[in-house]
Parts: sequence; C-alpha cells; structure tokens
Amino acid sequence: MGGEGKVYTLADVSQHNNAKDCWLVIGGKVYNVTKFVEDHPGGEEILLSAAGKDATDNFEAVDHSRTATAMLDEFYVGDIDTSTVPSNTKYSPPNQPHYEQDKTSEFVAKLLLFLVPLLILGLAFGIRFYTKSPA
Ligand code: HEM
Repeated sequence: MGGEGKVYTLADVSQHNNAKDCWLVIGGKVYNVTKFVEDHPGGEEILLSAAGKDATDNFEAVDHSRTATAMLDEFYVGDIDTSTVPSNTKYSPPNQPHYEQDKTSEFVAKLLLFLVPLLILGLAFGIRFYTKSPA
C-alpha cells in the first residue's frame, strides 16, 4: 500500500477516452495508456474502443501474451473503485420463479410416490376385512 495507488471511479476514468488521453481499466487497475495507443500491436482503433472503460473482458478475450500483461505495469496509475463498475461479469442466478415451479412439481411427485402405496395398502386391508366377515 504505497502512496502511489490512487483510487478512481469509473466516471473519472471515462473522462480519458481519446487518443490524446487514454485510460482504461483492466482487472481492477487503472492504466494510462496514452503513450501506448499508437504502438499497440493490435491496433490503435481497437484500443481506443476500450478507452475510458473497463477493458478487462476485451483484454482477456484476445488472450494477450505474458509480455503484453507485463507491459501493463508501466502504465499503472491507480485502482478502480469497484463499486462504480457495472457488474456485468457478476453471476446472476437463472430464472428464480421457474426454478421454484420445478421444485413444487417435484414435491408433489414425491408426495404421490409416498401416498399411492399407502392407499393401496389401505385398500388391501379394507378388502381383507370385508371378505373375512362372511366366512
Ligand atoms: C494496456 C493494455 C494493452 C496492452 C499492453 C496490449 C498489448 C498488446 C500486445 C503486446 C499485443 C501483441 C500480441 C501479444 O503479445 O499478445 C497485442 C495484441 C492485440 N491486442 Fe492488445 N494490449 C492492450 C489492450 C488491448 C485491448 C483493451 C484490446 C481490445 C479492446 C486489445 C486487443 C488486441 C488485439 C485484437 C491484438 C491482436 C491479436 C492478434 O494479432 O492476434 N488490446 N496487445
């Protein structure tokens, strides 16, 4: 925890969104890549398309080399306030109501599985009781 790492909001980062002033977020860290834009092996355009944004997914999707990842260090300016980043990577559980519907029908099926043999047993006893008495 040095004094160097400032914490920026995504709104701060989004101000630096052009070729002359280009910041982006990768893995929770803020990078000032202004000097690198022209030199990016993958092209200036694509890097600029991620300017001022959280580029974590974009960066990872390309499967950048170790060399590329190591280069990040020299552009580091601070950390992102994660509460300002939309959680598009967060997992949202699948359709809750649907899930519960499935559960109820499952429960009914289990209840029937339990009740049907009981009913048969009851019937068997009933028949036995009735067929015995006249004898
Ligand atoms: C500061 C951040 C970045 C650095 C230091 C960086 C560095 C590099 C380097 C060194 C390469 C050459 C290939 C390699 O070594 O993996 C490369 C290729 C590439 N980069 Fe980046 N990159 C950065 C961000 C991005 C972002 C945000 C995107 C997408 C929006 C991107 C898209 C690409 C593409 C498409 C290639 C070409 C891959 C290919 O030719 O197969 N890069 N980058």
